[in-house]
Amino acid sequence: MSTTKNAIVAENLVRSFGPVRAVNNVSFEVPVGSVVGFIGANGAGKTTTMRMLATLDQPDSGRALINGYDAAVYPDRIRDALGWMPDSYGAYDGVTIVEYLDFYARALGFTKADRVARVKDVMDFTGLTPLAERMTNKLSKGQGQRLCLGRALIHDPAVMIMDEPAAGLDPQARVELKRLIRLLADEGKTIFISSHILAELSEMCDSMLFINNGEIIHHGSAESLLHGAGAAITYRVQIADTVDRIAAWCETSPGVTLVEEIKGGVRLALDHNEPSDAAAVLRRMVQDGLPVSEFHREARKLEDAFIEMLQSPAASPPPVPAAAVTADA
Ligand SMILES: Nc1ncnc2c1ncn2[C@@H]1O[C@H](COP(=O)(O)OP(=O)(O)OP(=O)(O)O)[C@@H](O)[C@H]1O
Repeated sequence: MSTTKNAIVAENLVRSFGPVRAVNNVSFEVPVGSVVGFIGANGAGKTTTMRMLATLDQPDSGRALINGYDAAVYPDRIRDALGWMPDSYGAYDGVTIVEYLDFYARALGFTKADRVARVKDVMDFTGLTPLAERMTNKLSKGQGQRLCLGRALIHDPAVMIMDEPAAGLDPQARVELKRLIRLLADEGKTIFISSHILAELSEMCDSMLFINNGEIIHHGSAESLLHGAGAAITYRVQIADTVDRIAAWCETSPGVTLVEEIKGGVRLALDHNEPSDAAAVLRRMVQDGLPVSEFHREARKLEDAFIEMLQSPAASPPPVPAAAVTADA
């Protein structure tokens, strides 16, 4: 058994489906009480990894541990400790919200007053109490996600694994979901949450894991991604003249690279990024008679940094050794 300072540990997880290596030697740790985001494009391997952590699938090799217990060896212990929120949930004809939650509470072994209390607690927490008698197949996407969250919370698990909970939600429902996740984190729960939208997770996570083609390509804070090696710093220059003029100036100016033309100006990169270097470039522009109306350093966007990282050589797809290919699941 591994140390329990980490609520979730992935150790060299591998999972293939036919020729597709969905998860390729993935290792990471999620400390107890932290909120960790799991970011990757469609098909990157998020759901496959999460399903192995949640005891719903078995790795070809490697181990998934929850609170120190190997998911393949102690699935029952893990299910007691874990709340799993899948990316979609099954609704049933003729079943109300309260009946649905009550069914899951029974399945989890809650009886009588305990069961009523647990169902009431999760309905209150998720704001579903006013909708208690609403049919589960007549819910909006946001209401359905709250029901799915409520279902995952019935046994008050210490660890939550949430697969793209915000997918398809409108902005208001996203804000509400973020608020609920923050409340769960404040209670001390460990939360591992996936998304393919970086901005969605960057505000609420302590750190983020980036997966691409089944491999972890970065683990750190949003800031560490922004300030990673090779981070490109760009300047936005607006000009009270035709864009051609400044574009031509960039082409002939040493230490200045034209990144792209934009409406009314250019984005450019400098070989050196000390404030004095930027000031020298601006001075030269003015001396050369360019009517510069705006010159400022651009904040690097998270999405840009992520895309740059995906395009780096380290993020290229792994080869699949023929011997490691397993049958389709
Ligand atoms: N049961 C399966 N059978 C065959 N291939 C699968 C199976 N499950 C996943 N895959 C493949 O494994 C890869 C990873 O899929 P996975 O669902 O883990 O990605 P994801 O990051 O969760 O994507 P999304 O954001 O679209 O949900 C994909 O290429 C997918 O087609």
